[in-house]
Amino acid sequence: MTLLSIEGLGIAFGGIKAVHDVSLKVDPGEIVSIIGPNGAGKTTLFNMISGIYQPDSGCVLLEGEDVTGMAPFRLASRGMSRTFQNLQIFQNMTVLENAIAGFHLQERGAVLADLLHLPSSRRRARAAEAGARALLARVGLERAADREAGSLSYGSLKRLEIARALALRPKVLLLDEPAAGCNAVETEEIDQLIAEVAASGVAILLVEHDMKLVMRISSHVVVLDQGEKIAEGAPAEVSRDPAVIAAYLGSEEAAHADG
Ligand SMILES: Nc1ncnc2c1ncn2[C@@H]1O[C@H](COP(=O)(O)OP(=O)(O)OP(=O)(O)O)[C@@H](O)[C@H]1O
Repeated sequence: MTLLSIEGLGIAFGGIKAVHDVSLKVDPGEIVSIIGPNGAGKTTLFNMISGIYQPDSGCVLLEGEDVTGMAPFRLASRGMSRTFQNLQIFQNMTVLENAIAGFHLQERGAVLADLLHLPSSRRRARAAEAGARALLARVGLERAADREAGSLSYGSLKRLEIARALALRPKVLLLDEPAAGCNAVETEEIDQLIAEVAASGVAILLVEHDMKLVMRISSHVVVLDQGEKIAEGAPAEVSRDPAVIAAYLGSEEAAHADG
């Protein structure tokens, strides 16, 4: 059974189809990338998959179960976790505290125990700290644990966000532009981290503008243009596809015409 299966997803805003009839699949260990020119519908598709938007048509199946439009925290408890294009890091907290926050996202119902300072709450806090330290080691931030998150480089912040998403022990991880704003060295570190997470058996779906990163790490690439899937396949195959080249050139011409 496919881990994550998207079938015929579509949504319109004010009568304009932002995404139309898009299907794709991701299996454990795979890295599937969604690419396309600006406004192609990548973020909208991501928001439908991760329960932020309710699609007008189609469905999202997680391990064969229909989870279409399910709230993000419910999806998280079923194994779907995501990061955001704009970092969702608490800048004034330490790196460790940020990672610990990831563990608390899965503990709905534990609030009363925490308020009452019950032993179960102290045990949970110790377990969350140990888990958070292990995750920081996994993303190469163990030595930055006590630093304020706001003092980290952009690439480290991106890795911290991935660490926090991993605290939910996802079966599928959605990454929204994981290398946006990173320099070449930071991008390579992110690239390596994503490959390692996939190799551990997590299914990865990502939206990314950095074409070099996409071509290096993807097992499969899905290309959107004006809300529709215009091509998919192995990276080398897709980059040669005339429809893909035309879509990117078309968007460049439009940008020049605007400018
Ligand atoms: N909440 C919304 N309300 C109205 N229109 C929207 C909304 N979200 C997206 N759109 C429109 O849907 C289309 C797809 O936008 P989307 O942001 O998904 O594209 P994208 O491929 O992620 O673009 P980019 O690469 O620039 O981030 C665009 O025409 C956009 O203006």
